[in-house]
Amino acid sequence: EESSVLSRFQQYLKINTAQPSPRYQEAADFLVSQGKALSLEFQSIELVAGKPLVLLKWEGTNPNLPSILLYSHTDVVPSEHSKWAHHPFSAHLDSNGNIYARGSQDMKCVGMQYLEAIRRLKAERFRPLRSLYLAFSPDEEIGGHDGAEKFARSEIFQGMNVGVVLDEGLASPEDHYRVFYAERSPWWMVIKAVGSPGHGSKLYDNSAMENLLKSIEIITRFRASQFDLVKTGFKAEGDVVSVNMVFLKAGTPSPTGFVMNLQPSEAEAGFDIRLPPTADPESLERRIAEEWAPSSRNMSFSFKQKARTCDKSGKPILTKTDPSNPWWALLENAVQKAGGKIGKPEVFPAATDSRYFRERGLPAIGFSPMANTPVLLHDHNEFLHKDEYLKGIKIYESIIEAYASLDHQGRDGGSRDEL
Ligand SMILES: CSCC[C@H](NC(C)=O)C(=O)O
Ligand SMILES: [Zn+2]
Ligand SMILES: [Zn+2]
Repeated sequence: EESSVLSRFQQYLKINTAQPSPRYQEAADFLVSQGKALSLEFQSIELVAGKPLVLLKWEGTNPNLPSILLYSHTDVVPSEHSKWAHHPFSAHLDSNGNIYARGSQDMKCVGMQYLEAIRRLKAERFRPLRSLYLAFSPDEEIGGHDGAEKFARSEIFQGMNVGVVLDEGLASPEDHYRVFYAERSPWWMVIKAVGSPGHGSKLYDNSAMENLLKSIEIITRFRASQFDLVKTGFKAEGDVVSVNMVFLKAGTPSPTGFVMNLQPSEAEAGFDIRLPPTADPESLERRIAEEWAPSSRNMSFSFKQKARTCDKSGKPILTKTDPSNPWWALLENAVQKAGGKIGKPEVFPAATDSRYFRERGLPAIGFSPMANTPVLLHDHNEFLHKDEYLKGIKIYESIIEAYASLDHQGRDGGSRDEL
């Protein structure tokens, strides 16, 4: 039994779904075959040609109740094969019990654990009251625009009458699981300085380089002030504004590199900024316009990505963790019942597809049952221990049983009351 459970996980891991050319059809065929083997209803939906989203359904005995969506993405990030101890698509199980593969944590584990939990529940003759859906979606790693974003806005999704979404979380090196009720919004900003060109030997004011450097110094000070709040334990990583410089572009190219005695007339820098849901986006935008890229210093700024932090009525987009959201307590209890521990609710520091469901007013909980595990998503040698994987199946069995049995409406918990 254990070896066939692990071998199904390995089979999924071996499908190379790395961006930028994921083998989506292969993954979809595999997932549909898993759905068929479990007698689930299945569809492969191409909201965008060549990017199938596999939707499986286990109909509840009361299909009028809002359904449960067990969500995962099928794509993975690229990897530098030569820097791994085992090939990232070999799904190698080493003598310590670790399974090495790109996607072993992020997040093929979760997708397969949902299926294995359903296999166990079916074997125990469990009958869900609510309908359960499993969605395996493309393109999360590149923003989810052709995946979750279109799906959450589709008629198909509307017809599913979803009441709650489970999506990915992060591994935890401690013995408790991490659980997420919100996420920071990515703002990818480019600032540009212009200035007079001049001889490399000349000292003068307002060169493009000088203007850009002043901005970088100011941004670096802001970064340090936010990081200090984390270092001193006043705030969690997801509760501060992070800003990291991700590129610098300046200089006059020459066949041998760059012209060394010419001060350029333009210079650019790119920043990955993340705003917690409680941040005031207008005040940050003012700070950018007045301090980070002021036109008075010949600076301008633009955004490559600028996700919303609030809904249309100005409320932060988050899932409630108080008793008004029955799904939250149900998850905590179900995990405990299966022998797991849950940490304090957190804001996910990066972006997940949950934002598209939360934007629609639905509660979405970020949870990947991986305790005692280093956080290796997007890293070399991503792995998951087989016992953590197997334990996670039992955890989902307990959660799915509790969720599918909730007999009242259970529509609360989103950041808005109604869709
Ligand atoms: C803007 S979509 C990019 C999504 C990606 N998610 C993760 C988890 O790395 C990120 O936060 O950068
Ligand atoms: Zn992921
Ligand atoms: Zn990822």
